[in-house]
Amino acid sequence: MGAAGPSNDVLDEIFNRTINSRSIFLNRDVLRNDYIPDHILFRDDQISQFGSILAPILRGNKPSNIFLYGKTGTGKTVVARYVTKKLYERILKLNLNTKFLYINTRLASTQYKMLVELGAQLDISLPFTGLSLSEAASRIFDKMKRDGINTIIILDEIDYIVKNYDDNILYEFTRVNNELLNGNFISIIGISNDLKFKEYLDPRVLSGLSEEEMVFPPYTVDELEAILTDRIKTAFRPGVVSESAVKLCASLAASEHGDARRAVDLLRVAGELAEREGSDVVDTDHITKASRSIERDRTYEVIRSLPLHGKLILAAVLAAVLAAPEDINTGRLYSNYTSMARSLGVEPLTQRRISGILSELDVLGVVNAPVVSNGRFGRSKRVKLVVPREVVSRALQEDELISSILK
Ligand SMILES: Nc1ncnc2c1ncn2[C@@H]1O[C@H](COP(=O)(O)OP(=O)(O)OP(=O)(O)O)[C@@H](O)[C@H]1O
Repeated sequence: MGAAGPSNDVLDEIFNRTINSRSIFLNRDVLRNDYIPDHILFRDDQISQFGSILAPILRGNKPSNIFLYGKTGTGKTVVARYVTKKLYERILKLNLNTKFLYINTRLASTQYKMLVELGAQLDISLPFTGLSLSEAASRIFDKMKRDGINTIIILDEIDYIVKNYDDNILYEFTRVNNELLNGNFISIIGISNDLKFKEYLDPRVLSGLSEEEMVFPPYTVDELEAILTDRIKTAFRPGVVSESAVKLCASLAASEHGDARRAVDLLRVAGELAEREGSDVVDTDHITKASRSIERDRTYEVIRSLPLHGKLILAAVLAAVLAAPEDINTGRLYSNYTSMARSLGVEPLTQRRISGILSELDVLGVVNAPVVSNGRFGRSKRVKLVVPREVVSRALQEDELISSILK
């Protein structure tokens, strides 16, 4: 029973410390990603432009469909939610039969699940399987017609559904007209952090969807600092977060592009680390540790969600790094990959496709694969793993098939 004693003591100590110490947080929830702050800073122009485009709703008229573009963490979702929340308060006062529906298409994951979720927000339950997409969409339209509802559908991360499937469902929504809806309307607000997303759309869908477009620029370091300082006032007890921690947090979040999501996430994770350590301040050390931990989690998730051949290529990179860390050329990689694929009974992709996947892994920040000239031998890529090996290996181990070939 010796082992039970100390572990009980440790637990008692942790619990007592939590009970007896004051939390450094005033309200941790304001650091969650879905929190809508009272002040949205530096976005007055976008808020008024978006508000003006949607305002016709208050007279019962259909507003234009809109696309909101901008890199991650530039405030697209928070502005969309803030304006639609304010608008909805007016809609309720005016007793209008207008609804806002919100779907994150990546989280919904398939076009059909997207419709099921939309249906649920309109109080109709669609079966989980068995209907064609157009049948499911018409049940939604019928419900709107029957109840005389106007809807504004916000499709967040809209690029996900289009890149992974097609734009049929968007076509259904843009095609639906007055007559079909008995004079009611559907407007679409699409949100995307991929500026090239439009290239994936069929021109008929594109012209219907992007009647208006708004671009959200990245924040500057100073803007991120102001956003953080404002959020800290409600999130933490006074004096907990040091000024240098705020500065570091803002500059790390601005290192790729001014990303407020990264800034707020860093602050939340740093606060949690500080609290767990029993520290009553959040300092630069906590921000640095938080940054490492978030980066690891991000890499892990990116690798875990790669398709099979992406994982296989990464497994081949890993094997090559272990054999000769300094010299991974595409030739070596391709032969590693081919033998791994064959050992799993999977048909290997062509070298050209592999090269494309390596470029994608480069964009994702997992490998560095610049094209280098080999003189008369032509061009090839020299590949480097730019994330910790152990994170790659851990993420690949999660895939049952891949783990069977990892040593
Ligand atoms: N101008 C701002 N003022 C205050 N907080 C902001 C501002 N812009 C963004 N934030 C905060 O940053 C986080 C990310 O913002 P948001 O979700 O709107 O980004 P996004 O552009 O939609 O990013 P993604 O494309 O990744 O979904 C949220 O916590 C949000 O509250």
